[in-house]
Amino acid sequence: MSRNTFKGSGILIADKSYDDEGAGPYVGSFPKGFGYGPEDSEPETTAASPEEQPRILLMGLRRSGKSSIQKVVFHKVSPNETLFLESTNKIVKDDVSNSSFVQFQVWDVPGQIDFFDPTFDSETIFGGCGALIFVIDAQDDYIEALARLQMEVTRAYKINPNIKFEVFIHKVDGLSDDNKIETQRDIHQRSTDDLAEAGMENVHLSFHLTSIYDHSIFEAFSKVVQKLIPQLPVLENLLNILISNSGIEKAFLFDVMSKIYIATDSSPVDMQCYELCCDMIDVVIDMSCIYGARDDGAFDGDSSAIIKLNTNTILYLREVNRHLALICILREDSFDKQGLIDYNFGCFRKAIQQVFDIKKQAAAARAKTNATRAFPHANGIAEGATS
Ligand SMILES: Nc1nc2c(ncn2[C@@H]2O[C@H](COP(=O)(O)OP(=O)(O)OP(=O)(O)O)[C@@H](O)[C@H]2O)c(=O)[nH]1
Repeated sequence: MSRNTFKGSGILIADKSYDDEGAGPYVGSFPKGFGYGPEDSEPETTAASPEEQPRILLMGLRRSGKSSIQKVVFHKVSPNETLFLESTNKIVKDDVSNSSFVQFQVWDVPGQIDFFDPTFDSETIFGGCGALIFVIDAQDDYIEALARLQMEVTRAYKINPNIKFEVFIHKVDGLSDDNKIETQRDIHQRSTDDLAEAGMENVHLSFHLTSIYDHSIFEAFSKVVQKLIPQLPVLENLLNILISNSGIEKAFLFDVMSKIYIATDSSPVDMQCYELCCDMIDVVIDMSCIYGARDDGAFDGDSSAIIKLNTNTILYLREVNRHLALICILREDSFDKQGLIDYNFGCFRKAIQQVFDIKKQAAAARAKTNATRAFPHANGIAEGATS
C-alpha cells in the first residue's frame, strides 16, 4: 500500500484500507487551525498565577481522611504512611501546578475549623473556589458529618453559586459491596433532603465512593478536575479523532505526577484499564528515575513505553510534555502500523499545545485588560517619561 505523505495542517493518515475506487487511504483531519506534524520541539508550559488557578477545597470532619487524600494523590505517599499523619489545625494550601500540568490549588481545611469565627474569611475561601470536596468517613457514624455538609454547602453556595459540590464517601475499603451501595443511597437521600429543607434544592451534589487503598480516589479526583478544565470538550474531541484514525481502542490523557486523567475519548471508562494505565505510569517513572536523565520522576523529553499483555493487547505510552502523557490501549495487530500512530500522535501533541497556548493568550489578554482598568493613564505616563 503506497503511503501518501501529507504536509497539511493537522492531517491524520487514517488506519483504513483503500476505499472502493482505490483513491488512496481515508484521511481525517483535526479541526481547522491546528498544528502541523511532529517536527516542532515541545513548547514550554507556564503556570497560571495563583489567583487564576481554580481552587479545590477539601473539607470534612476531623479524621475523615482529607490530608491522606491530598498526600496519596499529589505527593505519592503510600496509603499505609497516612496512619502517622498529624492532625491538621490550620488551612494547608498545596499548589500542585509546579509539578502537575493541571494548575490548581488544593486547600486542606481542618475538620475542627469554626466557620463562625470572625477570622475565617468565607468570601476569600469560597469566592475563588472551583470545587468543594466534602469528605465523609463511611466507616463512622455520619449524621454529624451530614449536618456539617449542609451548613458548609449552604454558606459556600450563597457566596459562590458556581462551585462544583462533590461528596467523597470515603474509607469504603472497610465496607462490603452491599454496604457501600446502601451507605451511598442513605447519604444521598439524607443530604438531598437536608438541602431541600434549607431551601437549597437547586444545589447539585455529586457523590463518589472512595478509598486511598485502591484507584477509586484517583478516579474520583479525575472526575472533579475534569469539571475545572474548560478545554475538556476540545481535548475529548481530539482524542476521539486520534483513536478513530489510528486503530486505537481507548486513550487517556494523564497528568503523570498525580495519575489523574484530565481527558479520555467518549467510549466508556473501564476501571481495570484505568488501573493498568496507572500501574504503567508507575513503572515508566521508576525506570526513568533509574535510567533517565532526570531523577525527579518527571519525563525527560520524548519518553515512550510499550507494554504487551498476554491478552494480545498493547499499552502504548507517549510523552505529550513534561507533565502530560498519552496512554493508548490497542490490539497487538493494530500496532503493526506504529509509524501511522506515531505520526498521528505528533499531530495530536501539537494540537494539545495549541489548545493551551490559546488559554495562555486569553489569560494574558485578561491580565492586560485588568491592569489597564486599574491604571488607565499608565500608558500616558510612560509616553510622558520618554518624550
Ligand atoms: N481505611 C481507610 N483509612 C483511611 C483512608 N483515608 C484516610 N484514612 C485514615 O484516616 C485517618 C485520618 O486521616 P487524615 O488524613 O489525617 O484525616 P483528616 O481529615 O486530615 O483529619 P484532620 O487533620 O484532623 O482534619 C488516618 O489514620 C488515615 O490513615 C481510607 O481510604 N481508608
